[in-house]
Amino acid sequence: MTEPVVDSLVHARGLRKAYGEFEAVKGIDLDVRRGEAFGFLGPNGAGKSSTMRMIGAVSPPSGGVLRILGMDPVEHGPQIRGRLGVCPQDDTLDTELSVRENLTVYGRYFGLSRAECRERADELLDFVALSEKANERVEELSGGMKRRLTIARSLVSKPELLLLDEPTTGLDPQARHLLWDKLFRLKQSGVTLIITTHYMDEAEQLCDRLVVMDGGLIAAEGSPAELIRDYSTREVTELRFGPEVMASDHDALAGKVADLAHRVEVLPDRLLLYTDDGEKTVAAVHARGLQPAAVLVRRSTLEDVFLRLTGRTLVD
Ligand SMILES: Nc1ncnc2c1ncn2[C@@H]1O[C@H](COP(=O)(O)OP(=O)(O)OP(=O)(O)O)[C@@H](O)[C@H]1O
Repeated sequence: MTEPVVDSLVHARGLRKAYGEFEAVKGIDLDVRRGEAFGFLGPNGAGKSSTMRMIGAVSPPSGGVLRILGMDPVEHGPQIRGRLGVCPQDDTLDTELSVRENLTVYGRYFGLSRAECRERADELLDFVALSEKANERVEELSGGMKRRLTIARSLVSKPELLLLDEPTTGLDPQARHLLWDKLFRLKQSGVTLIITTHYMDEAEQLCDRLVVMDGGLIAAEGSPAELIRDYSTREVTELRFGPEVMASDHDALAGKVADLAHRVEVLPDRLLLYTDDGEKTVAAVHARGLQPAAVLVRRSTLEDVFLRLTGRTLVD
């Protein structure tokens, strides 16, 4: 058996999770290094949350090796959970209590004195920009504020490893950016982050390294830049045609431009041409006599990586 990588906070080999007959995680290998932001990117049902629950030591693996902070989660669950921060997918705040009380009550669970709880709560409310809301009831908060409070609560015990399951799902863009800023600062302060997301922009913004998960397996692993370099081209040219062109015509159109690109993807509403020089590609498309209604040249993203690896878009 491979020895855990030095200073690997999470080490998994052949990790599996089955619910009855159904295998949600089918044997994955990973190492999360101290101080990094590590992401699980994949669509709904990929097995991200199942993996997170195993890493959170609340769901025993069905097979394989898993070490969290160097410990076996089945033997040392309480010790591991005491050193982790967990921010679950759904907010589990106490709506009866005030914003500050949600933090102080949690501090008591971790054995802090009343004075320590108050001090820690004020520090964390300041960090997540909720000091002004300290005495309000949780139900008065917006979705973004609730998420920030949930993150603050997961930090009460000063964890060295923070697990965030889809931290920004359902939030508006402004709230997402504010949260990313907080997570970025946490990482800078030395906290190791593990994040699941189905937003490729979130994975690109936050993660130093990530795995692309699909159907319970890891399809690829690397930094966002490495994944894009290895699985896509520098640029993508998107061609959209007018209403007179049926989706069924897209295959024929793709055939006319196939030799202009490393790869052509046919989506219901557009064609994607993968080349390193979008401007040249547009000129070549026009030279072929094709007249798309709209043309967009953009850089490749993790969405393109996912499409290449699975043949599907993340939001399918
Ligand atoms: N407790 C459970 N019992 C039975 N099946 C489960 C259970 N938890 C998850 N599953 C199934 O396992 C698969 C993976 O689910 P999981 O929640 O890990 O995926 P995910 O990538 O986190 O997706 P999502 O973004 O929807 O949370 C899904 O098909 C799901 O229905």
